[in-house]
Amino acid sequence: MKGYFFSFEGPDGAGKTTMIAKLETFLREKGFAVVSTREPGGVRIAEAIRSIILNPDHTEMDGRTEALLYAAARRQHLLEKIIPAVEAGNIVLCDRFVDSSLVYQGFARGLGVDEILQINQFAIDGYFPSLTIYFDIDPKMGLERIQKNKQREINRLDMESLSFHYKVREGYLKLAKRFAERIVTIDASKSPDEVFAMTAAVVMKRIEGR
Ligand SMILES: Nc1ncnc2c1ncn2[C@@H]1O[C@H](COP(=O)(O)OP(=O)(O)O)[C@@H](O)[C@H]1O
Ligand SMILES: Cc1cn([C@H]2C[C@H](O)[C@@H](COP(=O)(O)OP(=O)(O)O)O2)c(=O)[nH]c1=O
Repeated sequence: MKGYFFSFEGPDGAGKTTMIAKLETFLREKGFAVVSTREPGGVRIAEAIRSIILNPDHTEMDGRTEALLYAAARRQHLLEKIIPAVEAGNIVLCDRFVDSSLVYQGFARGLGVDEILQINQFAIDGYFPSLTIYFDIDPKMGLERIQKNKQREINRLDMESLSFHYKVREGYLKLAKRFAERIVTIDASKSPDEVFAMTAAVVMKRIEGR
């Protein structure tokens, strides 16, 4: 039987990485085969593209170049890792996917959500996740969480101004309305246990209601 493709979205520090790790353990304990992965990256070529995009020295990078690089990394990751894993019956949990480009490049950087959707249609060829969980949080709270965790590297995008991060949130809220049948919003400002309980409930409902 084919598996599932679920993506997780939200501003930096919303808790995506934390919740995916917990969900992976939870689903494995229930006997499911799980593959967790992330964007941009997940496979060799996409990781190489990721290091170009996130390099703090690349200050001259043009917005469209960035959008095309994300789309290129996404295609390689999808073909090499996501689709084979779903075909083999796994539940694929992906940290960011196409919605990140729609929001960060299309909306927050002002390149146009429909323009970014168009280049991504070419990259993914209709292969959307069947469920996307959006972790909604005030971006200031998300950034404060990251600052508390000194282990995590600070990348080029973390250096953006706070107003950029507020645009990111606004973009996600618009997208959640536009793709209401696919995107489920969860209040990520709650405690880790509460956020996880809500996340697990949404995912199990989707799996059981197949
Ligand atoms: N619900 C939560 N409440 C408080 N802190 C959290 C919560 N979820 C995650 N964190 C912490 O916030 C930081 C950022 O979380 P992370 O999962 O890396 O976010 P993201 O992957 O969305 O950037 C980590 O230090 C993590 O332990
Ligand atoms: C996938 C993707 C990510 N991004 C941005 C969002 C993040 O700031 C950064 C990814 O860095 P990452 O270290 O993965 O951040 P996080 O742990 O918060 O997910 O790239 C885009 O701008 N467009 C995209 O299509």
